[in-house]
Amino acid sequence: MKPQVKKIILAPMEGVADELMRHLLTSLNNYDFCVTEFVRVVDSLLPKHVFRKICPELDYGCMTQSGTPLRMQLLGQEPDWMAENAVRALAMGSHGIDVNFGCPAKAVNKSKGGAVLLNEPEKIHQIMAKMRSAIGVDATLSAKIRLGFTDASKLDEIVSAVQSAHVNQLTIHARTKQDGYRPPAYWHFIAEVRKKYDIEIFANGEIWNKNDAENCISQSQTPNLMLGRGALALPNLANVIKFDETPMPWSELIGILKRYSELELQGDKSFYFSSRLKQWLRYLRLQYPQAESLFNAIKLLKNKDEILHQIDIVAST
Ligand SMILES: Cc1cc2nc3c(=O)[nH]c(=O)nc-3n(C[C@H](O)[C@H](O)[C@H](O)COP(=O)(O)O)c2cc1C
Repeated sequence: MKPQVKKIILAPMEGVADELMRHLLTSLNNYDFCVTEFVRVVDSLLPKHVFRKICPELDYGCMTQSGTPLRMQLLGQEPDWMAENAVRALAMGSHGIDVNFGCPAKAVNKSKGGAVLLNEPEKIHQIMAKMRSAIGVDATLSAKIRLGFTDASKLDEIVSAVQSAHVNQLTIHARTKQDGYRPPAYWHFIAEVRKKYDIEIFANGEIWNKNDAENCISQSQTPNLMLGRGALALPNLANVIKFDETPMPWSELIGILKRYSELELQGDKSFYFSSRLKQWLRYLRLQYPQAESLFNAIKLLKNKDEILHQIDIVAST
């Protein structure tokens, strides 16, 4: 029998999976929920506008327009400030709180906020336990980790540290910080902790099509997936995996790209130069050769009408 998927979540992707992208992808797919880009917590209780900037949907019940719930993600290393900010995000409407222990960015790790904490499972426990005690037993608390910093030797300890802080869900990006984003993802490591710990686990990393999803589920022994770059490269990937939908043809995608760029360029924010569209096309060209031509056609353009005109030209060819 083929491996069956249960839940699929949209990965947090700083600078890419913003409100507009979340709106678009959740209108095309049946995601169980999305995690926002991270809010960086250092040594203060952040003002509400910081949370709203990352997650404007807070003003609408913290749901995308198509009704998919959003969970805010925090990144930081000070348990007390992480706890206070978690309480604030929940009070503002976030559907649970996610904590990022996988960020490989140098600046973040220098201040001990991201993947470097994977070397210190006890610290991870302190952060999560403090957050749990501040938000109470009923709120959903989740974490996102990599297999480890340089290797997977501490994975068991990390998952134990997370579980003993009464965390509900854990996403494991099946690579170390050292691996960066280099393929492959080592899904089989997830199976080792999945059997041992009673926590809902989501497998993440290198899922680009249905076949990858099935391999990931059977190797990780978890039916729950988080989709990152694959969800950008094939906009209906979650439904391809969940409901055997046909991968979206270019003829349909081009209309969506037009609508996306119109929304992005709304209000004539010319300083964007359609940067988000260009960013998205970098991922789309992994699945669609036509996206490469469109990317090349618009990459130097800075004028809204010229960009839309180029999209029309590509659409008509
Ligand atoms: C552009 C970009 C931004 C990311 N930003 C975040 C982030 O804010 N928080 C986080 O936990 N992970 C972040 N990630 C990691 C992804 O959530 C995911 O774990 C990673 O891309 C692996 O999954 P994939 O192979 O399906 O892309 C980011 C990844 C990318 C490519």
